[in-house]
Amino acid sequence: MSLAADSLGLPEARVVTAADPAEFAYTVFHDRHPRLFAQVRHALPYGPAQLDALHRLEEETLTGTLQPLDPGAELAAAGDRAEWTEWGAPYFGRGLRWTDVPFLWSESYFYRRLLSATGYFAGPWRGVDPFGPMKADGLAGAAVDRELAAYGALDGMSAAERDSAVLHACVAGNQADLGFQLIAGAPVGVSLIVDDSAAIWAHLNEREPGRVNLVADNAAEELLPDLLLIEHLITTGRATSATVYLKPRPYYVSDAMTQDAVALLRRLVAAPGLAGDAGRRLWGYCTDGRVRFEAPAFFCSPFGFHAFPPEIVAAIGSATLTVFKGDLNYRRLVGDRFWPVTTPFADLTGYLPGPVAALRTCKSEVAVGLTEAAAAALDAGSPDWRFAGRHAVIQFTEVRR
Ligand SMILES: O=P(O)(O)OC[C@H]1O[C@](O)(CO)[C@@H](O)[C@@H]1O
Repeated sequence: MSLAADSLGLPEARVVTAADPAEFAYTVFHDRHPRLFAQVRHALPYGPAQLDALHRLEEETLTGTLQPLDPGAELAAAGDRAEWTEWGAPYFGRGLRWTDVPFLWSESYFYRRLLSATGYFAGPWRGVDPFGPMKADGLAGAAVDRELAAYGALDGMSAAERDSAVLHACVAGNQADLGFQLIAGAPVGVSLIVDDSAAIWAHLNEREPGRVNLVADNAAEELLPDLLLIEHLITTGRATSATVYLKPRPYYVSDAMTQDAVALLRRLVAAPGLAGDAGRRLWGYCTDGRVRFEAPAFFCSPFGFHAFPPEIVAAIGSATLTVFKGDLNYRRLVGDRFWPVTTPFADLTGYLPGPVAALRTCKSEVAVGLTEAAAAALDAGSPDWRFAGRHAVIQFTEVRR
């Protein structure tokens, strides 16, 4: 699937792959995924069939060549045989390693294959989320407790301070994602290298309130502030309604599905204090239809958002704002390429027909919308700033090309 770079007159930029041991994406397959396999094997009492399939998948991704989905009942039940046959046509049967193909494609296909290996689509393990135990730990864990308690501090704040707090909490929530727990020494604190939050609030305050879309990322620690942001926008009259886009299947370890949103809402309504009050309002917004959850299949496809189906493009066009959360959504939004860092965010998102904001902790090589000087200072002071999760951006544009 080609990106819109050519048609927009943008510079050609190299597509990210996981082929080069000197680049971050390589470590995802060679360092992070082996830990993920170990975590999945220990989290659930899979039998020999699943354990063997997981082992074979791990070997294939490390030393083998890219194989198509296994035909059979499991694939039939998954219902995506035609799609993956088409999506894999440029790569399957050509002796390519996993690391030879675009990273966005291979990482997405990796999660699809992992689901098959665990029997997610058919048989007794059908519907069992291989990442469920990790998500449950996150939801029951201290980070969510801290977020719920911290929400109480909004009480003493001015309206502008509250706006700022709820938006910035969404960035901190992205830093806390479970994927990051797979690397030793998880990052602490986040440094904003672009902060367009004032422009976001000015936009929301000036526009007639309408629907806001939120393209969610991780469950638990991240989805909590995301849903509290939605609640805040509706309660303060900046939005009349919201659509929250979730994943239809387990994906990228901790990405939120409807069941994760429900589990979080149940925890939120039971919380004491202000957070519980907000949770109960939010529950009401769900039941009266102001907040809707959607989980389109596209969100587990291996493509950037240039390939959005028409109904999602239309939903972005009719919204006052669409918020994209997290690193993967950022890669899919701007294109998973080594863009020059000075490439304007607005140029790369101009293919979408509505105002767009990205709230993203930097966890991969892609970085845009910076000045040369800022990037040089980051390169000098923190050489791993692009992917270590200590830096973040809040980027916004209402400019359409
Ligand atoms: O949860 P987030 O913020 O989308 O982060 C996901 C990121 O984690 C990785 O899967 C592995 O680091 C990246 O490739 C990906 O972009």
